[in-house]
Amino acid sequence: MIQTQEFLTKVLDSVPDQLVVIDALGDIQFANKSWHVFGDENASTLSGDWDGVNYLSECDKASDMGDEIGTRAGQGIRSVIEAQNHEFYLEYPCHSPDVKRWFMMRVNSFDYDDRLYFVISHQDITERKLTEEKVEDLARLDGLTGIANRRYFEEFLHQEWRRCARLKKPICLAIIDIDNFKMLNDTYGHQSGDDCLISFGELLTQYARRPGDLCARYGGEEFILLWADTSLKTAKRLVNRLMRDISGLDIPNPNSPTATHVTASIGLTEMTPRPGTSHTDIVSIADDALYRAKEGGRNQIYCQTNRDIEGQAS
Ligand SMILES: Nc1nc2c(ncn2[C@@H]2O[C@H](COP(=O)(O)OP(=O)(O)OP(=O)(O)O)[C@@H](O)[C@H]2O)c(=O)[nH]1
Repeated sequence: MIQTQEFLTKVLDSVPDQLVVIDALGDIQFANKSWHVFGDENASTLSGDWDGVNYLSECDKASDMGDEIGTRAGQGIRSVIEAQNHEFYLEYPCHSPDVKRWFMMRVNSFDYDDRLYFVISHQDITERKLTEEKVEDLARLDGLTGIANRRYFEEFLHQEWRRCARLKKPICLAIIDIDNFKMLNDTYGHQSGDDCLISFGELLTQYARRPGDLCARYGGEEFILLWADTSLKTAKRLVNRLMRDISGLDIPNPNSPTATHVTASIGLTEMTPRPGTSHTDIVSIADDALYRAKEGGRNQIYCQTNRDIEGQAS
């Protein structure tokens, strides 16, 4: 069996993972070739001549600059050095402005000559992460329109509801339902119906530009616009503009009893999350408002808040 140092170094240099060995103080004792190549490509402070470099100090420096990965890496390595954990691993993003990349860091220990050493390896897991991202996108997007689906909307609403509860800010929700859509399908066929839904998806995307906004397909010909931390006054302005834009799409629906082009009815509401209220309430109120818009003759906005409902009840 070949076991010369030169042979073993060549073995370690041929491994694509970046490997570095530190002692219990964090001082680097060894780094393989991939380590240097990666460091050089990324202008890392840990690249080049590693002699005299302390890995833990580098993590602490990154942590002091607000790098959360540096904090977690430092804590994880120390937990193995202090024998609180047998091993540690961390998946972390390392994106450049042009390329998305992720790595998995692993820390394991071994003893040699009565001293403990720690192998820190970094493996490129970009391909797996990109596949996971694609799967996540597929699970949260509507297949026809490419906007968020109902499942994702519910997750998003829950998250924004909690955020607005903390901030004591209002959330506005609009449910948009295409009028006499069945007539469009019956007149021009299912493909034209699909094209109309795609146009609605594209239009609604323009109304959800901030991180707390979302447009989603809620069901067949029903869509949602959610605006977190937004007043009813702003939301009213937005839905009024949306009604004009829908009319501007000018999609023919000649047999519709409402108009000769495609129109929509909108139920709009605003709620500020308070104890005793839930994120499902805002959907129920908007849904009720939509029902009233349909009952009122379609092609209109009906706005209703929980204050109106409380007012009616008293
Ligand atoms: N082309 C197409 N049609 C769909 C899709 N999803 C649902 N639909 C159709 O949408 C129609 C909805 O009909 P209704 O619920 O009666 O609503 P409507 O005709 O818009 O009437 P109102 O909403 O009351 O104005 C049904 O005919 C569904 O088959 C879809 O993905 N593509």
